[in-house]
Amino acid sequence: MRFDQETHVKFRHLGQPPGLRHPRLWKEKASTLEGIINLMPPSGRCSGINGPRRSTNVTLDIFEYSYNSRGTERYPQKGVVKQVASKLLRALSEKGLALLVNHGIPECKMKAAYRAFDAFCELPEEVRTKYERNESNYGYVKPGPSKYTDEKEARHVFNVTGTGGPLPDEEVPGFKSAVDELARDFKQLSAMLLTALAVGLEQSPDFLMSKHSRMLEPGNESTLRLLYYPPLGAPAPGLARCSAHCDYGTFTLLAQDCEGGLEIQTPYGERWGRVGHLPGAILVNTGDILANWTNNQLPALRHRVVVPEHCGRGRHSIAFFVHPDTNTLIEPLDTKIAQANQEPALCRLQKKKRGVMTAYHHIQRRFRETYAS
Ligand SMILES: O=C(O)CCC(=O)C(=O)O
Ligand SMILES: [Fe+2]
Repeated sequence: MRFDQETHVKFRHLGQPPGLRHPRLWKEKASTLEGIINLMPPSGRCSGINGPRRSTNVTLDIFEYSYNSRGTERYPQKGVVKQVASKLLRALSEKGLALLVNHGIPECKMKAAYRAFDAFCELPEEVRTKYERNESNYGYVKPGPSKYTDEKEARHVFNVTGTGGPLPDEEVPGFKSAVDELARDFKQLSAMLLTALAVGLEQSPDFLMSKHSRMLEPGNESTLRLLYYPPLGAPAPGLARCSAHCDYGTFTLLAQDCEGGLEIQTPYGERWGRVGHLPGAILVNTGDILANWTNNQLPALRHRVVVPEHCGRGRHSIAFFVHPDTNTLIEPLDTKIAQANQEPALCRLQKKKRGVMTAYHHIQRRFRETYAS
């Protein structure tokens, strides 16, 4: 099991030239980020996203979080928030996905978590079973049947939720500190994005933060998820890395290594597009609840991870699922988002019109649909 860094990018750069805090590789590539670029080599070791697939590359909007100048954690500078807000809304309404750089979470923390989870996945099954996912969605899920389709999903998952639970720090020293560091950083970054989203949606700056006041605490379903997809042979019928789905919450932050395989269905079409890899960057994608809040003007992004055609390596990723506090009422806002001028294709589970509900009812229904069989 291993991971390295390579650059496979087709991104559109929005905003100012990157600042000083970018990861090294990002800084090296930054000078070429003008308009649409494609740094994807014609062939290479990480052929999973270069090989001949049905899907094509998607062009993503990159925007800067301006970590250097954001002010304090709770009260980021107004100008920064406004800039992030308009870029984030544009990207999420057009693509359902945005790419964040200069966000302040160092790549070495992701790598420490990838390494810790690698070590956990190498433990004998009976040890891993001690940490199995419980009814509060906390814990380890071994590779097995997909929650979404008839496919078999080849991935290890470890969910860390606000209910708390055991972490395998005895078997894997450093596991807890890797998770704790990331949990704190992802929460902080999410707070900034929630503030920006609220401003972009013409609400008071703390409109969304006040509804997400307990992330990773009891009474809130936000989850930090470590994922490891072991190396596989060629794609086989009925075998997926992660089947197509939309996330349930407000939005998801996703860090990934360079293995590739992540694909998205753009909101206004049925076609699947590949998402490249930009070292150090974090993807932000819309979930069900934000789609609901915005009357589907920020549609939930359908995504999946496919088995690469020629790649014998493993894939690592880390997702931070941001959810509102469970007692939050999810009611569509009146705000009209300028960019959302097309009718987006809806996620299967969003198609039915439903009345007002709380975040708790929403997540319980999604869990029932997901874990029914
Ligand atoms: O591993 C990935 O990149 C995607 C994971 C994912 O979409 C999920 O767990 O909801
Ligand atoms: Fe997902």
